[in-house]
Amino acid sequence: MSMINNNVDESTYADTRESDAQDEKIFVSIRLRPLNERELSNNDVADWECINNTTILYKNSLPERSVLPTAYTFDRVFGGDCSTRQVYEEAAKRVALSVVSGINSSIFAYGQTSSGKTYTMCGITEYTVADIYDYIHEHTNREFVLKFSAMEIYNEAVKDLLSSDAMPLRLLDDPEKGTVVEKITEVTLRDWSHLKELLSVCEAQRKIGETSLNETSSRSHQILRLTVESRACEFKRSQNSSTLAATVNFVDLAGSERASQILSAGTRLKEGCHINRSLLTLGTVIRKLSKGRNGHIPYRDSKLTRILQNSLGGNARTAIICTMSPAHGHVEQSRNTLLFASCAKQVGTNAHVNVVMSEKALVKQLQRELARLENQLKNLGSLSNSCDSLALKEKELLIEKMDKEIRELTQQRDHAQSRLQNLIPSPGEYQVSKPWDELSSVSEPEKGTWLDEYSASEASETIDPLHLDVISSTSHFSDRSEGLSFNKHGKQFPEPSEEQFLCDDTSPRMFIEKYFGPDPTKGWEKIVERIDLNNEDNCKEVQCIEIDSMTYRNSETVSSPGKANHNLENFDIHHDSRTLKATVEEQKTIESPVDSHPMEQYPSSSDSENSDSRSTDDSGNRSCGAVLTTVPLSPRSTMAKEDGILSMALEKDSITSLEHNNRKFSGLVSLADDKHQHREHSQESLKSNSTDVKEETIKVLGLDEMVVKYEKFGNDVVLAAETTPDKSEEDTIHVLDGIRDSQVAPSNWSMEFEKQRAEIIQLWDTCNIPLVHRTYFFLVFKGDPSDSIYIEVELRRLSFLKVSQGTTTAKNSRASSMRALYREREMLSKLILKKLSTKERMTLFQKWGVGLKTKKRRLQLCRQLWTDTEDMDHIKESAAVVAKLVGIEELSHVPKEIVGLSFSTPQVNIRSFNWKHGVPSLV
Ligand SMILES: Nc1ncnc2c1ncn2[C@@H]1O[C@H](COP(=O)(O)OP(=O)(O)OP(=O)(O)O)[C@@H](O)[C@H]1O
Repeated sequence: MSMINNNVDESTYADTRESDAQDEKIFVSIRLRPLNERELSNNDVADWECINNTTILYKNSLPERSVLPTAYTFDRVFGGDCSTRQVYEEAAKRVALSVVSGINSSIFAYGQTSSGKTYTMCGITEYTVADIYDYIHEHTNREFVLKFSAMEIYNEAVKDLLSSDAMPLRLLDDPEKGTVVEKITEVTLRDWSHLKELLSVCEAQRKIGETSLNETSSRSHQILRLTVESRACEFKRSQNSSTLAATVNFVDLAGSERASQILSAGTRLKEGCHINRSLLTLGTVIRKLSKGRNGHIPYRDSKLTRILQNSLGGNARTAIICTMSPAHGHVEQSRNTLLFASCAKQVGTNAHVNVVMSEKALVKQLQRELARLENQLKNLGSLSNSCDSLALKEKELLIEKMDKEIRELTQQRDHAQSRLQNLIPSPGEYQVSKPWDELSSVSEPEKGTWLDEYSASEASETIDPLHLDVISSTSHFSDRSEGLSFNKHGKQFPEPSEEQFLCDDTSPRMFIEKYFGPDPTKGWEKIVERIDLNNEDNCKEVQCIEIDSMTYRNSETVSSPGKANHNLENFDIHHDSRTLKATVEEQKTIESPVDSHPMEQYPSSSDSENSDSRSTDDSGNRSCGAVLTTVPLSPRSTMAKEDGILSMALEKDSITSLEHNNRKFSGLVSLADDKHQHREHSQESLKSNSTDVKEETIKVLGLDEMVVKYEKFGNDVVLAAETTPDKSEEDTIHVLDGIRDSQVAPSNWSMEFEKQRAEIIQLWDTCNIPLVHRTYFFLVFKGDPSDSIYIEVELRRLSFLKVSQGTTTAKNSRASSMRALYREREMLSKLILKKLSTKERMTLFQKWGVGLKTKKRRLQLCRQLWTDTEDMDHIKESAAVVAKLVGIEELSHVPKEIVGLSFSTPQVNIRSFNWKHGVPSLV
């Protein structure tokens, strides 16, 4: 066909490239058609004249028109004698052929009815497609695909011109493509003739009606869409090739018309209304765009502007060819067209090349991205693994360090034990240096007298913590043989392991439990139960025990400390619910009638050689004997026992002191040398004390009462000691002095104590240690140098606990301790209600910043306790609150001497004390 144009060359392609980034405007041209036959027959005249390629001039000089402009300038103006070809070449080609470069473009024909829009657009479309094919033929290095679709917008309904289906098409909004016409037919063009066929179909399908101005007036807006896709042939088989894809729209608008002019009615009138309305929207969009992109652009007011949004100031190159009739009779419509054209030429566009990834290329790119992300993930994983490895390594190092420290401690202990073995009497002499397991099988008669037992050589039984279990039952605590009998019944005392060392009764907590009574954290239910029954302070509970003079089985009351002691073997720092339950169960067992206690099976000691002594003291002395049997064992004593050392009862503290301070040896040596004298004196002293104690009733006192009794009793003893001094007493005092001297704190102990206590507080928090334990410890240990061993034990125990909880296998244990701590806070919150008055509660809430009108105030408060490990004031306040709630407040006021926590005792004869669980128990 002659329409194929050879002017498509590389310059066109280059031009589109160069202008890609330019701020272009809509190319606007005017095509003025010649007067048609109707106009000529009506003797109409041409008012418009193209005076050059860009200017059109209004020729009519009538006065009434003088106020209006007479000359209009555009990108190009075409007179009546210009061919469509020329119009294409000069006003449409550059824009239209942008499509082969991947740039969207649109060619509009705008003008009044019968002005030549269809006439012009038919030519433009054909010329463009022809040039595209020509371009394709000239660019064999690329592979092109042309797709064609066609639609019309008739009465605001979108119709597919390549389909016989009359159903209007829906418009969809695509985030990337903008508005798309759903299900529109898109035909891949085989060749030029194929397009001609399709154009014929479109022409046949388009709504055309006869009007007074145009026998074949287009009654719809027509949009012919040609999509050109191309890619370089060299990458044809490559998955990396990309595709250029763009669309050129050929838009033949319906003509603006005046109903009066075309004498329309009925269908034509309706069509005209839709046409004018949509053109009005188009004009509004153009006008607004010409003034800038500020404000709302009513693209969506009509299907036309919605579909062509990208061509109206969007990313498409646009050319508008405005067609006009020069006839005087259409001057108003012509001026409106010129006004529209004037606005349109102000509208900028933002055309750019569309590079479309092929599916394969897209898949390839996605695969690369996936691989990159996978590598990134692997790197992160390896990094994470290395972090885990580091953490594990740190833990291993810590464990290794702890193991080393434990080994060192063990060695020190063994060393001390070894040295101690050299100091204590031989087995034959004092019957006490047998190994523990041997001792357990020693028959009762071998054990000597009560006084012997009290003496240094026989007191090994009292070092047995399990003996404390025995004496917890008041029915037996007066019988010195019970400890041994207990052993006879096969009670085994396994060698303590390292873990036991860290968790056994050498810990301050266990120690406290021995001497202060049951650990509240081990019997919450019991505490609450007690409070429910009696809202008095538990620690001041006084229970009277009537001792049957004939049998020891009739004692009824088991003191709280005894109960706790009985539970020593079941000590568990985590205090989970299982432990609590077990504790309660055990307490029930202890509270059961003594008849069921295994101790009753043991033979009465009345047939022993010491029976006289005991029978004589059935009243007071028996109790006294029991007290002596249960001389409070300091942790140091217990530690010595753990080593299998049978130590002297009186010097048990001293012996243990040896383990961590060699200076104490001198005192022990002195005492050992005078052991016989000491024993004799002890016997006498004991008898003396027994004489003083005549009552048959033993009272287990509350702490306050204990303090009073202690002071009174202690003073009496001191007085007696001062008035009846003897050598053994002096020796004893000498020993104690030696111990006290050895425990003089270094000048910087106070600072060291503060430092270690802070560390312990931190570890308590880390290890979820029960708050009551913390409170006990915090209140009792205030920095006395003699506390150093407890501080150190606590530190090591917690350090070990921290490490062990840090292992992956300790998750359950960790969770359990957290749950226990949570429950403990809940229990404390209940105690707030029970133990504090309303006023006290309110004051407490205010002090701790708990809103008075908030819910669960008590729990809020308890959840704050012991949480700020850095703030010592907070810790003190927390301890005070917990102490108040669980009734251990007075502990802070109890002299340590009374509870056996310190060697800094008054300078009195220690033999003169009647101990029961660390407190004077006999009145
Ligand atoms: N430049 C021109 N030279 C010669 N004839 C023309 C020219 N422009 C249009 N015509 C003729 O004028 C008549 C109307 O043209 P056309 O149908 O293209 O107008 P239109 O603007 O599309 O009208 P409508 O809006 O009503 O569809 C046709 O017979 C057409 O051949």
